[in-house]
Amino acid sequence: MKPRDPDALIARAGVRGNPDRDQHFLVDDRVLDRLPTYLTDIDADTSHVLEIGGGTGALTDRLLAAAGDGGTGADRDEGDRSVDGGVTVVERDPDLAAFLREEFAEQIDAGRLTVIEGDALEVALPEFSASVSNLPYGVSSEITFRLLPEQRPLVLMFQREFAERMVAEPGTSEYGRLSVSTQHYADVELVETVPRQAFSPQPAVQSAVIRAVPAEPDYEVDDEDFFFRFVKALFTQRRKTIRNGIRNTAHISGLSDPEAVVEATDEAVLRKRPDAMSPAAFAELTQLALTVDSPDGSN
Ligand SMILES: C[S@@+](CC[C@H](N)C(=O)[O-])C[C@H]1O[C@@H](n2cnc3c(N)ncnc32)[C@H](O)[C@@H]1O
Repeated sequence: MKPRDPDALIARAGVRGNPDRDQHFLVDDRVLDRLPTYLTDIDADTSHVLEIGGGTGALTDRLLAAAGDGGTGADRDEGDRSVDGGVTVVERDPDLAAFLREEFAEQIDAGRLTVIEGDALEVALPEFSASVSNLPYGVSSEITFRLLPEQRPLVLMFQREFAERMVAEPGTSEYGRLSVSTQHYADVELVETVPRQAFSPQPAVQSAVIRAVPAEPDYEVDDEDFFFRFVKALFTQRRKTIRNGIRNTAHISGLSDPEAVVEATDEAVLRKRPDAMSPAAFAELTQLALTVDSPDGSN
């Protein structure tokens, strides 16, 4: 079946995207058509696709075409938000959620689509096998770190600069805390950049699509919370050496005896700056810190 026309959907919804509510609707058919293929290209399980921020449903429509056949949903317990096969879309704007329910009434009745009206940061998310979303940029980071620990393939649209920081390698100016925390959960690649003209209304900056495939890191950390806190702390002192970073940021990392950690660490590591440290090098430093200190987790 021919996909729904994005401009016609916007006209039928009778809305204009409101940038203050992170509403930039995709209107470029080629981009819309490509997004699900970033999942199917890797043979990802598309039986239960989660979309955050449905808008007027142009992407929802493509995801329904790509997602599993689904059951009737009739035997679902009340309050059970799982989908038997199909798409779940979360949309915060009540008018858009109402439009999605009307526009896709047939698919909802067939148990292939569930519309959850609410804030993606607060609602209970259903079980999902993969997510494809053109994220609300104002909360893209928070949403991403809700999705990444679920260990499912993700195809997500971000502001380009943010996407570049997610995939950045050590030794580059984009590499930072966001790169380490993203790559802790997944192998990530930037699969396409998207011009402003692909959206209505146009955002101020370019966008980019990331594909994240869940992967175990090639290192171990015994205390993940401390690992993330330590990395965050050290990157607040991006231009300082690791030696000074450890000393200056105990109020963030929670280290009670930073000097003991400095003493136990190799001189070659202490001389580095955070952007030269691979995720595995941060993990090694974390493990060392945990053996000589008992970081306070209250920060
Ligand atoms: C960038 S638009 C994408 C819309 C549509 N998927 C498309 O590609 O055209 C983001 C959508 O997320 C919705 N939104 C904004 N903040 C949200 C939140 N916290 N939770 C759920 N949806 C949100 C907006 O109303 C908007 O419809």
